Amino acid sequence: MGSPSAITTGESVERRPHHLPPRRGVRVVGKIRPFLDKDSLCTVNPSQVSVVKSDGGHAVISFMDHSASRTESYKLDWCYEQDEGIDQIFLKEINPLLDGVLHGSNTCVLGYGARGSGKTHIIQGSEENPGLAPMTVFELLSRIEESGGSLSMSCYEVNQDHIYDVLEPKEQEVLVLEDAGRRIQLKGLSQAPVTSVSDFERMYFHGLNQHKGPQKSVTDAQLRSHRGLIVYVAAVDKETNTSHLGKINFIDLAGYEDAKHISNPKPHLSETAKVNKSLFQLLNVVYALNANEIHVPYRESKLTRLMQDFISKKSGAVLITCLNPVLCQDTTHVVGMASRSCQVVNQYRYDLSRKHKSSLRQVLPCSPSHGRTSTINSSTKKNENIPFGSIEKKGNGATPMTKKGNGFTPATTRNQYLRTSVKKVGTFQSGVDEKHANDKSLLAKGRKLFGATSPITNSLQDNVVIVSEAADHSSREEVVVEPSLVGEGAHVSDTSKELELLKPIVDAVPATEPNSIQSINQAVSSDPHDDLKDNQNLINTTGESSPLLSEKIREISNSLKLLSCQTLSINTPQSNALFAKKFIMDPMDPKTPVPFNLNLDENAAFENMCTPQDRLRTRSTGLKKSLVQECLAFLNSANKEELKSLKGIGEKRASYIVELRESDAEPFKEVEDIKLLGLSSRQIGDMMTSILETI
Ligand SMILES: Nc1ncnc2c1ncn2[C@@H]1O[C@H](COP(=O)(O)OP(=O)(O)OP(=O)(O)O)[C@@H](O)[C@H]1O
Repeated sequence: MGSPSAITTGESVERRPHHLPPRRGVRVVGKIRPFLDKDSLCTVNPSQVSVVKSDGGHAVISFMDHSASRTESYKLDWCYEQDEGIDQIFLKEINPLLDGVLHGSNTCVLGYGARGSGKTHIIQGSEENPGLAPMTVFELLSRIEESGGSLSMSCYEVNQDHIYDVLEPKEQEVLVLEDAGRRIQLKGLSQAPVTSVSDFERMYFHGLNQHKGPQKSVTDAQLRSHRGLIVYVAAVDKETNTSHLGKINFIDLAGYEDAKHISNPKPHLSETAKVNKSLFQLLNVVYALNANEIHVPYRESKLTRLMQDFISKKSGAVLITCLNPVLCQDTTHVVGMASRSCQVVNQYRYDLSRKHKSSLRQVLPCSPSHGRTSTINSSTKKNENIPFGSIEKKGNGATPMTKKGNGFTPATTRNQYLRTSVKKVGTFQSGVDEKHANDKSLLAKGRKLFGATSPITNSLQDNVVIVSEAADHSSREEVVVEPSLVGEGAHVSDTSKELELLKPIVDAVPATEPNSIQSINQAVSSDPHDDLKDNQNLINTTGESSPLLSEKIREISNSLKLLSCQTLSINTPQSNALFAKKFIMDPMDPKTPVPFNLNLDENAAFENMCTPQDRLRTRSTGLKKSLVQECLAFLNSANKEELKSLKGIGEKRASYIVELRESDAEPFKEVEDIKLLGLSSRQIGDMMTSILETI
């Protein structure tokens, strides 16, 4: 072996054979653990998980809860079933990454799941049944034996946002630093050469098992941390006579466990909360990468900072979501988060050409609400007609989310497409026409309540414009799902979120408010199908839904555009101030903070600097941000009694918050942290409204 002329070091750059499609940031696959004896202790029927795989390369996992006559389905990039072994995962998911690693790429394999779902079994395994990490090392050893090169490894543990070396345990934690080239350096993490399989097994199994053995004791079970193995590969490319340094990181993440149902003793509550928070942060990074977002929140925790070196938009990393074969809340949470992060929706398109009128190729966005979407019934090819996403109620008294009986005409197919483009799981979704009607009705309500130029009204207007544009496209023969309409369309999802949040706020406005608030309240809270009825009337008068509807919407949006051209001000009367106090922006959608309390001079400068819409948007962002900050400050400082006075906070949650503060003086730094309390977005909105009412 001649000495190589150049050395290239690990970059998270994809190097795949040309015949394979480019990989996305992080591939999200599922693995269902085989049924174990301990699962039979579970009261629910074990045969309730089912997987439907499509030729298009994705899988829908459905959990059937017979007792509640309910099915929940989640879509992932792929799923390995109970009878599929680790070797199959290795061949299909890991082996294709190794070429890249040997050519200087960095990548990562993450084992994610609820507690006891088989993460360690898959990532680490045992000497008798090696997991993915040992299999990879064996494969790399044999490859570099042929081509030349060397291997070394590091093991680390991430505990409570501190990283520790496992091979050479020491007091000081490992520091995550960035060098001049903005590459991550792990200061204090030892590296040991790996020259043989036995070398590796000795260090890996015995090193790791000091912390976590196959047979975990009760005490060990309480120690919850993320454990990682980094394999460094220095390989020589004989063709170019260059040497490459690539890395692959295997992380056995700590298991997710719902803090509310925790069986652990109290001292472990905050540990659980921290583990859950770090998992949430990691999943946010995966989501941002797969959604191709500009900002990837690597800096949220030590774990995500460390990961910055290994996962990027083209790293081809794999997140293996380990699933228990029985339905439980933790499993559905985990698979929901994974489904949300995989963003498969952006990969597909709907072909609505005449040739394929009845063929809806793909349904569904991974909804931000844990990846659930509503069921869509259509006659499609085998495996593509997936009753997907869904909380699908069956049996007596159950109300399906989709409306049946109208057939699945091309028009509804088109609408179905539109619905999936703009919808958001929750109150405001039930078909595009209903959506139009809802939007229109909310728009009218918003205008009455807040004035035509309020931020909310503007947002609603934007939404209507989008729907209108989409309706226009639908009249063409082929409609392609544009990222701007789905998933990446922050515009759309923001508005949908606002719509969702608007309803409780409109409901919450007291009847003593001026104008038509009472009638608005009636309109919002009376018959949930009223909006739909309005819309159906609209459709029935012509017999044709889309053209008239889109015209109407365009008309409304044009009038609103005209209105919004006027100079806007949100420093208006008391009643609007009351609204401002009540209005809470989507708590899950943090925006760049802008000082809202501008003095007069600043205000004048600000007025000159951009369009009225920009100013309004910026101001409302500042307002929302400062209201959110008020709420967080309240949660970080209020006493137990004050906390209990909030909507959704009882004795248990209040004690939990107080307890969180013992380990971290300010546990709620951003709205996402409130999720640690186990509240839904809606409940968080309600709770924040009640905080604003008290301050
Ligand atoms: N594919 C599998 N085949 C056979 N047994 C399995 C499989 N996956 C997991 N198990 C068994 O299930 C139990 C729990 O697995 P494991 O320790 O890997 O879970 P975990 O998700 O790492 O748990 P924790 O979150 O507590 O770290 C172990 O006894 C393991 O042997």
